[in-house]
Amino acid sequence: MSEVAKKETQQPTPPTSDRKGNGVAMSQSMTTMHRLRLNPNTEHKPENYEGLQLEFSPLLFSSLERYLPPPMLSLSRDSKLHYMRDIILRYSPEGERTRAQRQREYRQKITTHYQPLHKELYTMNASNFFVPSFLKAINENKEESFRRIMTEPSQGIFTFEMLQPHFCELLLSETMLDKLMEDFIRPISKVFFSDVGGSTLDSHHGFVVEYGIDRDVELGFHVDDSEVTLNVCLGKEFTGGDLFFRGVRCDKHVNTETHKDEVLDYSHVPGRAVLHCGRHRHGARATTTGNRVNLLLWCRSSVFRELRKYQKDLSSWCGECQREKKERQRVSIATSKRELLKKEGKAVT
Ligand SMILES: O=C(O)CCC(=O)C(=O)O
Ligand SMILES: [Fe+2]
Repeated sequence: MSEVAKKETQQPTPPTSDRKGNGVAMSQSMTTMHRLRLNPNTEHKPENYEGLQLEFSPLLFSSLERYLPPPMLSLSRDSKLHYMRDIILRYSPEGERTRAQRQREYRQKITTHYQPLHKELYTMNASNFFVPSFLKAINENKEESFRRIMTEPSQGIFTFEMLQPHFCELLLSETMLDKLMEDFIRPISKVFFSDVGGSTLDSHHGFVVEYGIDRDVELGFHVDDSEVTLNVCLGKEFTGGDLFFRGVRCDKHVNTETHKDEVLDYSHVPGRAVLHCGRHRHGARATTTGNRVNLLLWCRSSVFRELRKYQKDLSSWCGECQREKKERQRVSIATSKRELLKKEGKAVT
């Protein structure tokens, strides 16, 4: 297998708080009391910052709130927001700040001027779009309900019936994805991908890929720039185009060999979804006849990306890190056993 590429488009706004040393000094007018705590107050329940027009993720504010100095915690949400925004801007590189601002303006322009082709897509009357089994599971919102509709052909790759054929047709001409991620993918990812940020997904990059004789034919081996990827086949008729998966890897191990139990080749079916961790190495084989069209939603978590920067130990979700850990444990148990036997004066086997 050739080297794994990282498919990257625009990066999400990187989280910007700086929590080094004894806390971070704040604006000039603030005294030493106004410093961030070294460790978060885990007892404190942060405010919900969703639904506000913010240039940074609401989850970033909620997570930063736990680092506020104790006297600030009882202030109003607006005061805390103002204070934290100030910190984030102070530590955010100039380029990022401008980009966040530009993105906000661009979004605003689209919301004001865009004329939808199919208005019903935006109201998302779920029963018109999703198959009943999927909707039932979402409404019950329980692990057993999600498990009931899922097939797991290889560890960490979940496939399930998702879209009505009519919805696939509408999506082929127009897409709306915010709601899809927030209301439908996040609850599922919280259950199956919480170790890779699945419970804090807060931004996405959505696009449609099309393969066929006059388009791309195949897609090389890669990992996605996402925490969780939703890949739904929208149509049309085709042969070939199997997806192939070869195990989850962190950056350090992205080019290591594949183990037998990590091999999965999967034939996509219109209306069916595949949900996998972005770091699950994969690619798509050649579509040999017809047209294969897929909706891709790369879901990201700014909180997970922030936390990863401070992570020093192994990644619990990487297949190779897990193997290294197991091997170290095996060696250490064997060594202790040998030493014990030596102490007792027994022969070492
Ligand atoms: O062709 C496919 O279904 C997979 C596409 C994909 O993996 C990607 O665009 O990241
Ligand atoms: Fe991909």
